[in-house]
Amino acid sequence: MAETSLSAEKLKRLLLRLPHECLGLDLSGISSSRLAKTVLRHLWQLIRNPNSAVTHRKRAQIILITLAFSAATAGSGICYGVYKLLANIRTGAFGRKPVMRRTRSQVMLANGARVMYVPYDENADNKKRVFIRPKNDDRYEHDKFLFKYLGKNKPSQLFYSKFLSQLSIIYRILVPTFTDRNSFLLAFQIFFLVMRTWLSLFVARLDGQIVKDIISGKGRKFLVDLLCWFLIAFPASYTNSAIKFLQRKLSLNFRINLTRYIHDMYLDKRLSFYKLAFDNQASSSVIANIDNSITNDVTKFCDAICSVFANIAKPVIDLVFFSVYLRDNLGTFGIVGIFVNYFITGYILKRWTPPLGKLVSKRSAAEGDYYNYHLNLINNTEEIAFYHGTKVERTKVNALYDYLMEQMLLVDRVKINYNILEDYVLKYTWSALGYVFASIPIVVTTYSTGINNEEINMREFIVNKRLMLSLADAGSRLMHSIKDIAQLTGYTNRIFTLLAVLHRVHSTDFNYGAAIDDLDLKVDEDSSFSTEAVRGTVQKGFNGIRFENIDVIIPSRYGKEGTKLINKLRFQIPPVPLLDSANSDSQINLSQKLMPQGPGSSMLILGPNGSGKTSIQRIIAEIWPIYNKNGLLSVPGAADLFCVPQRAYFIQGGTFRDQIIYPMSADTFYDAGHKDKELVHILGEVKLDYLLKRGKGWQYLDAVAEWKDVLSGGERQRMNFARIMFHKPRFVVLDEATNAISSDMEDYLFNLLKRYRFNFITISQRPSLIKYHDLALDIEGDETWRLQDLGTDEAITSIDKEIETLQEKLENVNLWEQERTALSRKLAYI
Ligand SMILES: Nc1ncnc2c1ncn2[C@@H]1O[C@H](COP(=O)(O)OP(=O)(O)OP(=O)(O)O)[C@@H](O)[C@H]1O
Repeated sequence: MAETSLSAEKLKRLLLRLPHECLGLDLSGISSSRLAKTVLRHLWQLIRNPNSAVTHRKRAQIILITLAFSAATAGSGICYGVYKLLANIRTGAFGRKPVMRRTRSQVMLANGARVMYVPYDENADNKKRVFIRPKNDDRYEHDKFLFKYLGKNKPSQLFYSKFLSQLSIIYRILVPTFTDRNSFLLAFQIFFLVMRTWLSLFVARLDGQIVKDIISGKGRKFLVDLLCWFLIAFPASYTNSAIKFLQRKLSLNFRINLTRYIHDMYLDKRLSFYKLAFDNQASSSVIANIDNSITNDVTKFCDAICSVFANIAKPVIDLVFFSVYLRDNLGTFGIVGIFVNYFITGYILKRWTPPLGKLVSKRSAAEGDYYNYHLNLINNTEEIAFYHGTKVERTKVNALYDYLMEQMLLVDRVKINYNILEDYVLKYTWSALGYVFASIPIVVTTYSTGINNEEINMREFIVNKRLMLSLADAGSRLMHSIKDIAQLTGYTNRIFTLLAVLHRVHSTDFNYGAAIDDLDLKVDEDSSFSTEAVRGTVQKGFNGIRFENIDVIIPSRYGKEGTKLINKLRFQIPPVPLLDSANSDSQINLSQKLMPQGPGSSMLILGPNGSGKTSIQRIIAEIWPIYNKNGLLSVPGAADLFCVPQRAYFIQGGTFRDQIIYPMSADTFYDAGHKDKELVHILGEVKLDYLLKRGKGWQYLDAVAEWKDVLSGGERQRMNFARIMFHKPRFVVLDEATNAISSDMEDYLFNLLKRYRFNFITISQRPSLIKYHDLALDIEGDETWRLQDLGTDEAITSIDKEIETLQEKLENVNLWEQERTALSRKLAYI
């Protein structure tokens, strides 16, 4: 018992003496309530006072830094805890669960911003709120010129770097404003990087101090310094993980900014995703595999730029700090020696760096090709199976895979030699030189004073060696980043190409890849000079569809000199424009829109394969240009026009409802007050209501499937009619929309269109459809065409002629029947 109280007494005395020996602070007679205040004030004075002992000041700094970090961490933790608590109290998350069930995932705000709720764990109630700002069109108009003119007006060849210019433009997307959160994250990262270097300096000094304590056998001092070591380890480890976290967070934020920027241009009403195929860089691997570019290249670029930043910033800060500190220890000569060594090494390594940028870009392209081919296989499995095309596909896919492997190996192979050189120079030569430089001050002091104080020399050597090694490490990281920069150049180039092409295609004056220099654009009827390749006019909001002298030309680099399919096409639907233009207002009731229009007008476009029938639809949908200057296209507003493509499209992973209302989203469907009842009625109209019986009640509307595979060819085409019935556009263009449908159903569907008084243009190969149309446009090939009014004398005569030929054929029926009986008789003998 007495022994225990004795050791407790000893420990108490040791603890009381510790502040005195460690910090020169006498705590005897200080009451426990004033203890913390006294210690803090003493620490602050030690740092402020230039006359305080160096060891005491260092310890005071370490303790204060540790305390500040711990306080900041604890403070932010407490704040977050209180915030969560208040948020839970406000939303009433305690005790009872909210009864409201969210049926939609996103809400559109009045300013065009979108708020989405994304579930983030298995518990479906935990949703993250994602806020998407409205698209800023002015920004794209402004940025377009940055991409267009890059490199065209180089200020000077000497200082021009394509990589840095590209990066500076992309940087504006990554960090749009000075007050952006990414700026703060960058500032934080730099702060932690400086902090890390500062802490490394402390650790280096402490290291030397501990070794000195051990060699001189000062046990108590050793214990105190060891305590400091453990204390400094807190902020040191916190700093390292903070740097890593910030690097990751920045990379993700950059990716979000860049991806949204790309999506906004790629998927908007200017239909860049379609027009990309006509750009003059469409065959480049970046655009040909744009899916890979948007998903993989963007991710790799963001990771690369963040890691290059950290890999360069870290060693640069280290180099500055360590060299300032080392200058005091090694002298100017030593520091200059170190830096000369760096420059020589840097030069040698730069000369031997393989062209990694190009190789990495090639590897990315090969990855894209391979991935894309697999996608193509998945999308066409049935067709390939019918053709027995497995062998050809396997050969192709293997070839692509082999090429990908070759590219991957090539990158690694060229890295081998470089890595050998890098390791030899950076790991071994530099460490050897480090020992030389670290020993310089000791040798010089011993030589000049003739005294060899081993303890002090040991401490000096340990500190210098540690710093030298850190400096060498910083330098080598800087040199390693030469390789990373080379890779980043490749990714930057790919991302820049992607953005530049997107800007070009997204622009209102996109010329469909016409090479202006090749075109004789200066020659013009009114001799006015113009460099535009696309010079037709489009009039929107017209109460019909009108073609006025339009040359249908396949878009190509030859512009208006390209292959012409139809010459000066002219027609109008309805032939006399509807006077009631007020009805085109999308505000009015949809059923009203269809009512008192007079019968819907219709036109049938006939012609051989490849004559340009679908191309007319492409011009109506404004996805193909009108090249000739006197060509005028008049079309109704987007809400009044519905183009049905040859192959019906079905949205991936959507419900049956999503397919009927396409291109409307389910959210808009409910927002606009639509009801499932309407859809059931429409399905009945197009005779698809039997599909609903596959689920209980109307549950089938919520069924999710690969609808393009589930529905048969005819069903898919009837779904197109359901879409027309749902959207009720005033004008419909149907491209071979009934070729998989039985003739009785075809008859029913065309009568349905007529009953609802739609105005429609049908593209077909089958003259039998004439009976449902008022006009017939016959594309005869060789750029010629003929428009026939099916109610005119000419049309009636042609129909009469058709009847005459049929009657002539009928007269031969008796003869053919006799021939058939004779043949059957012969067959009976055999
Ligand atoms: N993106 C394109 N690039 C190059 N040529 C094209 C492109 N799209 C269509 N063409 C060509 O334009 C011509 C007309 O095509 P279009 O699709 O208009 O024919 P169509 O009359 O509808 O034929 P079909 O009855 O077979 O559907 C075809 O020779 C086709 O090869």
